[in-house]
Amino acid sequence: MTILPTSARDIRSSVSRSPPLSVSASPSTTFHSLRSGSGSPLAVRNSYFPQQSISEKQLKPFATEDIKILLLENINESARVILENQGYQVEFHRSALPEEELIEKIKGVHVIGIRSKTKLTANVLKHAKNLIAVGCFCIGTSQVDLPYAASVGATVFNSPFSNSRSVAELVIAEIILLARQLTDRSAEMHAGTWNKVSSRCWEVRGKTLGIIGYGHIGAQLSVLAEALGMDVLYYDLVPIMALGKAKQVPSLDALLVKADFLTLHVPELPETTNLIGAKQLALMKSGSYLINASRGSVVDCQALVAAMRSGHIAGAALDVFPFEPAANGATFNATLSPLIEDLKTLKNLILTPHIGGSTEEAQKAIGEEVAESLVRFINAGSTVGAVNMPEVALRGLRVEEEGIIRVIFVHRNRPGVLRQVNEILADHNVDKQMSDSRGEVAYLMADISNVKEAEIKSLYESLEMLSSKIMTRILY
Ligand SMILES: NC(=O)C1=CN([C@@H]2O[C@H](COP(=O)(O)OP(=O)(O)OC[C@H]3O[C@@H](n4cnc5c(N)ncnc54)[C@H](O)[C@@H]3O)[C@@H](O)[C@H]2O)C=CC1
Ligand SMILES: O=C(O)C(=O)COP(=O)(O)O
Repeated sequence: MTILPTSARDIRSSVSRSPPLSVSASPSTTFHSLRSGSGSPLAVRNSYFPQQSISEKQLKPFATEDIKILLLENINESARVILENQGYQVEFHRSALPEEELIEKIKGVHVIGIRSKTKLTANVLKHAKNLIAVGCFCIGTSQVDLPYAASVGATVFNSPFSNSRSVAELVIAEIILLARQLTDRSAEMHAGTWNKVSSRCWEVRGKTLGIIGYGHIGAQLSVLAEALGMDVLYYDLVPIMALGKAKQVPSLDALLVKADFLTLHVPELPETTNLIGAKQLALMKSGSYLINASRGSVVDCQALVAAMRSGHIAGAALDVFPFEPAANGATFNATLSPLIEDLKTLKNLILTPHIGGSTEEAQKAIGEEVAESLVRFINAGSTVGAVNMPEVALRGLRVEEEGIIRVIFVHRNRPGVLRQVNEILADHNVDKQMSDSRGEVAYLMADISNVKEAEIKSLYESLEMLSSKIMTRILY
């Protein structure tokens, strides 16, 4: 599925180019060579982009083929196909990069694609002088400093629900695994021991599932759990319509005291840090179970270890950890945190390497969704689906017609900027214009007609001179 069918039009620019991305020697790295122009309804011939150094920043036009994209963390092939078909240069890595290497790599790219491991802090982003967009090929975006990214003009996209079902199905599996102590029985059989027990093994039918966070994942899970005959209660900060016979409870404590199985589906936020700690675990029913497939910071692991050792919590499944290695093959042991060795000693504790969203279906869908958002943004300036910028889009893109340009001006949200921009555009015909703000940052997009090629440079320079400017792009 692609929303941007390609045609065979050459969109290469005759103007100067930046050098291609360097090829990493790492065996996990594939360099995807330039493909010749792949015109599409949203293809642009040229665009002015921000550049590495101040001197280069003087109006060096880029063709679509000069867009450099760095994809980390084994992002699905479906994304690479879409991005390469646009002619962009795509560099692909299977794992996350250590911070120093990330900083070096991010200096030269216009777009970076990441999953949950890569931390795009202000310290990293301040080196990303060319960056116009970040694609989070996942749901969570807490790994990116979103306000800082907006303040330097980098628009961040994610995939809000493409892996929700996969997470919900994993949790359903874990509920039954925990209730029947299945991973312990399987481990015993692998070790050569036959241990047929029914003590403290249960059916899940008629048990209560408590869901914290009734968003995309929580709501999917609610439906699946009811199909198994479970009673569903949920707690969320906001009132949310219940699906099926599920019921919202007014407080976290009200959920803790009633749930036989408690599962967390909240984002990583300062307010969700250690949402489940010693106090909350103590409130849970004796013999109940805890599942965390949200973020590692949400559960106090030390407190969980204590509650499981005492037998108060009968089992748990953890898919996420405050300490997660960057790449497959890494050891999961005390070198990451001494707590890991404590966790490994516990019975009926399922540990999985952050695979909630790791299914073929989810990864393919995420790859397509985020890559398509990036293409719409790079080629047409559309911020629809952005998580740190106002959502701005203009219908159509007519820059392939002579004399029509699209101006994108990301700026600080201050009084008087629109007047200044419109003064700069005043000698031309503004076909359409849209502007919106989100906090400190505003995004303006305008299609202008009757612009001579020689005038584009002067328009760009005038916009760049405005003190409110964060980033100017002109597509033509
Ligand atoms: N293990 C994995 O591989 C995956 C993990 N995730 C994690 O799951 C999280 C949830 O995903 P979605 O359901 O798609 O998010 P969502 O945004 O659709 O739903 C989150 C819900 O949590 C609620 N919430 C926020 N703070 C809360 C608080 N302090 N107390 C109670 N409720 C609160 C919100 O109101 C919202 O309804 C993601 O943010 C991500 O961190 C997501 C996908 C895969
Ligand atoms: O979608 C999310 O938020 C996830 O946690 C999945 O992360 P991943 O893409 O597996 O690194």
